[in-house]
Formats: sequence, C-alpha cells, structure tokens
Amino acid sequence: MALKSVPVVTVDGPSGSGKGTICKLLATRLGWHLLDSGALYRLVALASMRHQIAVDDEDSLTVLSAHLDVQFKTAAETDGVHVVLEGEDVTSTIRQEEVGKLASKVATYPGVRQALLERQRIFAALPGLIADGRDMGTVVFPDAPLKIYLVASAEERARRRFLQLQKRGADASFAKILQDIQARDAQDMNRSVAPLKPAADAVTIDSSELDIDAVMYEVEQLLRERELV
Ligand SMILES: Nc1ncnc2c1ncn2[C@@H]1O[C@H](COP(=O)(O)OP(=O)(O)OP(=O)(O)O)[C@@H](O)[C@H]1O
Ligand SMILES: Nc1ccn([C@H]2C[C@H](O)[C@@H](COP(=O)(O)O)O2)c(=O)n1
Repeated sequence: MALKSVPVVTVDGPSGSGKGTICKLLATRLGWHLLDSGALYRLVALASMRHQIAVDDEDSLTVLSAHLDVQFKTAAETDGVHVVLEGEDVTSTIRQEEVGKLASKVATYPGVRQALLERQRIFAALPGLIADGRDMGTVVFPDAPLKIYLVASAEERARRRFLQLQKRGADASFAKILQDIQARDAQDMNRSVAPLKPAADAVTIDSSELDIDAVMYEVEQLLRERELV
C-alpha cells in the first residue's frame, strides 16, 4: 500500500507581511499542523544570550542549535502553542525585538541553518502542514504543492507593527520601526545561505492594500485550485 504524502503549504515573506497571522488562521481552519520556523531561530538567539555565546561564534551557535532543548506544547486548555526552552515557558520572551534581531543574525550561519533543517521537516505530518518562514518554499519543503510569497511595502509593515505595539501600550517610534524593518529585510534577503526570496514556483500576494480577510480569501482560492481542500 502506497504511503499518503503529506500536503505542505509554505508561506514565506519579509517581517511583518502577515505570515504568522495567515498561517495560524489557515492551520486552524484546515485542522493542519503549523510550523513557525522563525520561532526556532528566535530560540537559538535566546539560548545564545542565556549561555553567553558570542554572536560571532558560529561553531558554538551551531552546536547549540543541534542540541536545542525545546518543546512546542499545544494543550486544549491553553491559548495556542506554548514554547518551552530548557524547561521554561518563553512564548512571549522570544517575541521581543532584540531576540528577533539576534535571530536574523544567527540565521545567517550555514551551520545553524543545517542544524535546524531536520527539526523543521519533522513537522510535516498528516493531515497537512502550514509552514511559515523565509526559506520554507526554497529550501525546507521544495516539493510543497502550494508556495506563497507574502509581501507588503516596508511602510505598511511598519504601520502594522506600530499599531501592534501601541495596542500593547508599548512606547513606539514609527521611524525607528521602519528603519529596523528595512535593516532586517536587508539582512534576511542578502545572506549567502537560504536568503529570503520567492521560490521559482511561488505565488506572490501583495497585502499592502488587502486586509486579513482579503488575503485569506486569495489563499483559500489557491488551495481550492490546487485541490488541497
Ligand atoms: N493584511 C493585513 N492587514 C492589516 N494588518 C495585518 C495584515 N496582516 C497582518 N497584519 C497585522 O500586522 C502585524 C504583523 O503580522 P504578523 O505577525 O502576522 O507578520 P509576520 O510576517 O508573521 O512577521 P514576523 O516575520 O516578523 O513574525 C500584526 O499586528 C497583524 O495583525
Ligand atoms: N525560515 C526562517 C525563519 C526565520 N528566519 C530568521 C530571519 C528572521 O529575521 C528571524 C526571525 O523570524 P520571525 O519570527 O520574525 O519570522 O529568523 C530565517 O532565517 N528563516
């Protein structure tokens, strides 16, 4: 009897384009698994801070990535997935801006990326996987039947982050957020290994002028066209 292959939908794109939002909604609607690959790079960054590993010590960062003690806990009684690093719940800590910036830096190292590759691939399980990241369609799941490249202008992404921070009551400067987004784009797009770029067979969706429902509508159309639902 032939084994049933696992359908994977990849969603790649720059920071703040809405990947996380769309992937969570899709995974919930379809009842599929969800891979937040950025969380893995953020975990390496956080663990390196805690173990005082220098940001330029690629060898130690590679060893750290290969032995990362992490659990993703989904419990019916909790709200979504909880990320546990070395026994401690770090779900909100890994979302901090400084952790994201360091994640983008450690993600430039080939050894770190290689160490995390298999950890990402094992998320592919029936009934299907929604994979959120920068290299899901190009490197991690090159055979995925649907690849989406979600973009939005840097100004619109900065506006969304600004609103998000304002809602949380955080002090935020639009100019600084825009500058950080542009710096992160440059680092993620220009690294030599697995840079952020659309896969040759990806469908690009520009969400600059689309709300979340409109993006979901386009994605669900694509799922139907590819007979994935
Ligand atoms: N189409 C949209 N229209 C308006 N706001 C949006 C849209 N998509 C996402 N947002 C909002 O933009 C913010 C960033 O979205 P999200 O965290 O999903 O982006 P992301 O691409 O996953 O970013 P990162 O890669 O940095 O984790 C959130 O506040 C989200 O609610
Ligand atoms: N597949 C991935 C996912 C993430 N990264 C790096 C680059 C990002 O700037 C950083 C944080 O990601 P986020 O949580 O903001 O999506 O991690 C990567 O290189 N490859």
